[in-house]
Amino acid sequence: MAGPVTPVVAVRDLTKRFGERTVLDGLELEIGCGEFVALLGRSGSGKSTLLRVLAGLDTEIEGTARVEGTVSVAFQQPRLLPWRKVWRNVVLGLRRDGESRSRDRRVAEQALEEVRLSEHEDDWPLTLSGGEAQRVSLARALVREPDLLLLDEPFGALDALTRLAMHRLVERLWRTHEPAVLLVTHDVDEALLLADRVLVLDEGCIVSEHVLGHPRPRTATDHADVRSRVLADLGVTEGASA
Ligand SMILES: Nc1ncnc2c1ncn2[C@@H]1O[C@H](COP(=O)(O)OP(=O)(O)OP(=O)(O)O)[C@@H](O)[C@H]1O
Repeated sequence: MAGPVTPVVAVRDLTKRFGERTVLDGLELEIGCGEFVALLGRSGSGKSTLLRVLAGLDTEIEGTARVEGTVSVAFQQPRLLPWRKVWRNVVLGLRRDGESRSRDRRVAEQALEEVRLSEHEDDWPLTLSGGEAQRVSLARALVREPDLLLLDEPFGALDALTRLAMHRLVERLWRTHEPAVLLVTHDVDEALLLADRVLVLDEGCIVSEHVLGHPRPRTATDHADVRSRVLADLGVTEGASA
């Protein structure tokens, strides 16, 4: 009989303060292997702070934030190094003990093929469009074969059409690589389209959870009831934009 499955993320009673200000306040969170979770919350509610803690970038916390395995992060800005060609940006975070340049190159080629950017391998980052640069950032996150992929508003700066294409790409990459994903977004429809579970963060805690499950793919009008409830949790009157 299979034993209990260890969650990829186990956060218990997590409190994060900046001076007098308590941003996360006894937060509890669990994310299972391969689960796709979206995190919504008002500006300043602590979403990025939580991601930074999970990424190990901020360790001054109370409580525990345990992550099993490898973590990769993709931010709203792709953060590519302009003096490295695209393919060398992709392999930037890889451990290099004994790895040859030709092997790095092969790994980068495969990842760039997955994000449909093969023809840009030898380009400089500054020659890429915003969507292309973001795809390089995703390729860079994936070559680490993460157990947990943290996405901090990765599509926020993109135009609507590119964003739609990125949704399809992320869903495909998620199915292929099966990492657990925690996606921070301001876009309720994006959350409903992609996630298995949508969480709302407010006052330093997860105040609501909406389980969407399957099937996928979804359309914007699926889960209209959940959409209304999430908007209400965010304090947004329907009809106004989220
Ligand atoms: N290094 C820091 N020092 C002091 N305060 C900070 C620091 N980082 C974040 N904060 C504060 O913590 C709060 C939460 O910030 P955070 O960036 O996590 O919010 P967010 O939910 O991601 O917001 P947004 O949706 O606008 O990106 C904010 O009030 C912010 O000013």
